[in-house]
Amino acid sequence: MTAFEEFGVLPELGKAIDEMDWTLPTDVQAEAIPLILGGGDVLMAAETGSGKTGAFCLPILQIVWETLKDIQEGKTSKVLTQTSSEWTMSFFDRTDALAVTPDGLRCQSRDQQAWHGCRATKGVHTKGNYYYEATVTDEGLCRVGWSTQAARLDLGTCRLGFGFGGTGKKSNSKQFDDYGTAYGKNDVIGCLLSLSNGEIRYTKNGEDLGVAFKLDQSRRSDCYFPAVVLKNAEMSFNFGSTPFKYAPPKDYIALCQAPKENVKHNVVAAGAVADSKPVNNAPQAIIIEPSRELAEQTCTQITKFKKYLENPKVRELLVVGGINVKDQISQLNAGVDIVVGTPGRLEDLIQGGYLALTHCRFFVLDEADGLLKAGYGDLIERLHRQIPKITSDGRRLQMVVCSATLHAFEVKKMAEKLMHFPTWVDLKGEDSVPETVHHVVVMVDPQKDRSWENLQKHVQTDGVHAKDNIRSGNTTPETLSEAVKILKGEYCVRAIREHKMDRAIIFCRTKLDCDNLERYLKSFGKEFTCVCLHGDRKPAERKGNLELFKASHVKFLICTDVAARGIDISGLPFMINITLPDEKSNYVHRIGRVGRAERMGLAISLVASVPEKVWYHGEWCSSRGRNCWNTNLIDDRPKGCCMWYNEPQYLADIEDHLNITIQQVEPDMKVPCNEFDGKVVYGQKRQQVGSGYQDHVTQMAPVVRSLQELESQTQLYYLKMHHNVSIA
Ligand SMILES: Nc1ncnc2c1ncn2[C@@H]1O[C@H](COP(=O)(O)OP(=O)(O)OP(=O)(O)O)[C@@H](O)[C@H]1O
Repeated sequence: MTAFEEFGVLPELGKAIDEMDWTLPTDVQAEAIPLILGGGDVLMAAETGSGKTGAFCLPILQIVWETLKDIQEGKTSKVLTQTSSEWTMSFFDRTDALAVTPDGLRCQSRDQQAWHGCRATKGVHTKGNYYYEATVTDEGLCRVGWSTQAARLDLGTCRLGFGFGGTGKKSNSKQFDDYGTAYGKNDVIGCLLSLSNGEIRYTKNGEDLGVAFKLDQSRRSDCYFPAVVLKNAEMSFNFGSTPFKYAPPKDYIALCQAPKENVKHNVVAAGAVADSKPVNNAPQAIIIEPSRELAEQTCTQITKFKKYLENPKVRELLVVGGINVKDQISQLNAGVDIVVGTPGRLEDLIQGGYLALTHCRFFVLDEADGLLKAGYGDLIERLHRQIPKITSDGRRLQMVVCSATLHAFEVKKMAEKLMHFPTWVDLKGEDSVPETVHHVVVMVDPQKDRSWENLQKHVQTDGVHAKDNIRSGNTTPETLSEAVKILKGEYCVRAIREHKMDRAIIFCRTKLDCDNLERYLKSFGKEFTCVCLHGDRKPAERKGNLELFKASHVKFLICTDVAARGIDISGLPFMINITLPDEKSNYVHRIGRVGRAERMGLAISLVASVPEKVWYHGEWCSSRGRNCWNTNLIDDRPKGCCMWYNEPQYLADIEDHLNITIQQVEPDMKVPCNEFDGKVVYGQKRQQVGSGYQDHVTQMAPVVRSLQELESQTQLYYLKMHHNVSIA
C-alpha cells in the first residue's frame, strides 16, 4: 500500500502517483486530501511548490470517479431529501450565505453586512401547542421564531414572519418593538407557538417573557415553521430529539412530537437538489484558474493521475480562450466530468447555455486571491449562486480555495460569504517563502555605478524618456531613470554569467520590457537563447514558447506576471526580477517558480535605488498601451500613461508583508553561500539534510514496523479481554 493510499486514496490513483515518483504526500496534501475526501470545504494556504494542485485534484478525481461508478451500478440509495422523519433546518429553504450543518441542527452566517435566513424542514398547523429551543452559539445578531412558507426568509420583515431578536425586540411586518430582554452567546431561547390560543411567546433561559404576538383569526390556519435570521452569527436548534435545556411549559410539547396530521413538509425541499441523472454538458467539478497556462497544467495533472482509473473513464476538459469554441462545445456535448478553465471562457460557455452547473459538486478556485484581485469576485459569486448546494446523492457542494498568498482580506470575505464551515489548511499562518528559495536583492544605483554612460551596446529602453533631455553627466530624475533601465539590462546579463545560468525565468513589468529584453538577449546569439510569454502573444505562441522552455530547448523565459502564478517547471534553478511586481503578493509567486518540490532555487531581484519613470496604461488609455506614447503622468491634466515607480518602497512593502529582511548582494552578483552551506546546487535537492522523501521512508520504516506490531498486539489483547478469544 502506498503512503497516499493510507490517506484513503484509491489504489488506481496510488499507482499513477507512484509512477510519478511521489513517495510521500507533502504536508499540505496530507492535511487536505482527507478533508476533501470527507466532504469538507477547504481553504488551502501553503507555500509555492508545496503540491497544492495534487492536494485538490486527487480527492476530486476520486469522488468524481466513485460517483460515476455508483451511477453505472445503479446505486442511488444515498439520495437525501430531508423530508424524512427528522425535524431539522432546511438545506434548501435558506438564503445563499447561510450555512447549515450536515445534521441540520446548526445555522451560521458570516456575512457582516446582511441578514441571512432559514426555515425548518417541517411546520405545524391547525391545532396544538409547540416548543423548540434555539441556542446562540457565537457572537453576532440573531432573530428567531416562526414563519409561514410564504414569509420572507428575513424573519420579521413581513406580516407572515414573527421574530424575537437579540437586541430585545420582537418584530413582524418590519415593526420592531421592545420585548423581553436582550440575549447573546450561550443564551437559550424557547420558541412557543400556541395554535389553540393563537399566540407566540418566548422564554429566555427558561424564564417566560410573555405573549409576543397574537395571531389574527385569519392566520391561525396557516402552517408555521421554525425560522431564524442571522447576521454574522450562529445558532443551534433542538426540536426535541435530544433533551431540552429547559423543559417546555405545561400544555406545550416538543415540535418533533407533533401529531402527523398537524405536520406539513417544507415545499422548498426537493427543487434545489441537483438532478441525479447524468447530463453530458454538466460536469461534476469546475476548477477556475487565473491563466491559460495554469489551467492547462492542472488539466494535464488530472490526465496523469487518472491513468489507471478505468470503467468508467473520467473525462476532463480544458476551457480556455484561444481554443476553438465550437470544438469545446462539441466536447461538452459528448460528455465531460471535470472542467478546468479560465474565468472568461467559462462564463461565456455557461451564459451561452453550453455548460450547465446543475451537477457540479466541486467548485475550486485555484490562486483565489489572484482571481479576486483581477476583478472576478462578482463572476465567482454569480457562478456560485447558480450551483445547487446539495448534490443528487445528498452531498453538499464542496468549495476548495487555494493559494500561496491566501492571507488577503478579500479571500476571507469571500470565504465567509460562500463557503460552508471551511477548514483552513494553513501550515505557516502567514504568506511565506519556502526554505528552498534563496532570494536576494541587488540595488541598481546609477549614481554609484556610472558604467551606463559609455556603453557601446545596451538594452533598448521603453521610450518613456524619448522626449526628455538625457545626457551623461546630467543627474536629473529623468536621466537617472533612463540609466536604471540601461543598467538593469547589464545586471541581468551579469547575473546570468556570474551564476552560469543555463535555465532561468526572467520577470519584467511590462510586455514592452519583455520584448526589449528578448531582443537584447537574442543579440548575444547562442549564448542567451530565449522566448517570451505575455498577454500580447497569441495563445499558440504562448503555448509553444512555454513548451520550448520546459523542454530546455531555450535557456530563458522572459515574461510578465501572467506567468507569476502556479507555473511548474521541474527543477528550475534560477529566477530574475528585472523590476519588483506592483502587487506585493506576486513577489511570493514569482520567486516561487524556483525552489519547488524540495529543489533549491536562487531568485535575484534588481531594485532601482532612484525612482524610475514607467508606463502605466489604465482603463483611461483607449489603446491599453498599443502604440501609446503619452508620457504625461497619471496625475497630470490631461491624464497620461506614466508614473514614477518607487522600488525601494515596493521592497519595503514586500519585506513588511513577509516579515523578513531580504538579503542584499553587491552588483558583482556574487551570492554568499555560507547560509546555504556552500553545498547547494540550484535546481537540485539539498544534500544530506535527511528530509528527502526517499530518505524519509527508509528512516521511518523500522518505527512504522514496530508500531504495526504494537497495534496488532493491542487488538489481540482487546479480543481476549472482551470476547474470550485465545491468543495463539
Ligand atoms: N507528494 C509529492 N511528492 C513529490 N513531488 C511532488 C509531490 N506533490 C507535488 N509534487 C511536485 O511538486 C511540484 C509543485 O507542485 P504544485 O505545482 O502542485 O505546487 P503548488 O503548491 O500548486 O505551487 P504554486 O503555489 O506555485 O502554484 C510539482 O512539480 C509536483 O509534481
